[in-house]
Amino acid sequence: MKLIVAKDRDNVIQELMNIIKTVSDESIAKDKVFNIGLSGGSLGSFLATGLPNLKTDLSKWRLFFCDERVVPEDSNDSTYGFYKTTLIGTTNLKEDQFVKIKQGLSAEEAAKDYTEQIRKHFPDAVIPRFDLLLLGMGPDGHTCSLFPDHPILDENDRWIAPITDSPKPPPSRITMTFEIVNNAKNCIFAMCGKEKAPMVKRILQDKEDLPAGRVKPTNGEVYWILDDSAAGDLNK
Ligand SMILES: O=C1O[C@H](COP(=O)(O)O)[C@@H](O)[C@H](O)[C@H]1O
Repeated sequence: MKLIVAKDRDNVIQELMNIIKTVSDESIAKDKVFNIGLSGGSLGSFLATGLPNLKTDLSKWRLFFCDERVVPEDSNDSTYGFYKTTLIGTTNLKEDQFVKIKQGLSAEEAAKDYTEQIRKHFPDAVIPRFDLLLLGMGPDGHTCSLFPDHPILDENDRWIAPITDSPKPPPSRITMTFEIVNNAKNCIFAMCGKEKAPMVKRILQDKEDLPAGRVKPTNGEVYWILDDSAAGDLNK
């Protein structure tokens, strides 16, 4: 695990962009494509600020969702909807580079359909191996839509699982499971603010078994990028 503590939000974004650029350039040089998974929430605002200035070949990016809310694309709750309005036009990313959930399906159907969409992009994989997953963590320790004490945490038959009782609204979502998350080459948590500090301590210092703490890629790297406030409860 690599821990990076940065002064403030701008510095968190800079550290995040540095790692994204390195992994993107390496992946494109090796595979001619960069497979990245996006989360929603505050991570989205970091990308909206940082990606328009990132110097890498965005035309080679394929963007997936670590989790997505099962809502119309024009809903304020849609993670794709957020990226559509903040990244298309401000960057060279095009709509067809985003692998989106199909509209008009139940969570169960959307999870199955999204699994098949992913399979098409990783045709030979036993489990897809993403170059990079960008993750957030809620104050309860959830990441993706993997919530504490939820049976979905033990899902190991599916790459993508539905959830219809998310404790955080909206209730209906799909999410990558740990099967796929922990097969990634790189995962980055990025977060700011003192409201994250108690959970950061419980996970990174006290090693409590909470969803974000279960992100441990078996053959990859996990980064935690925190601002001073989010790192504030860690022992110096
Ligand atoms: O609901 C969600 O929450 C988490 C954490 O969001 P944050 O705003 O506290 O950073 C996010 O990572 C996830 O993608 C999203 O669906």
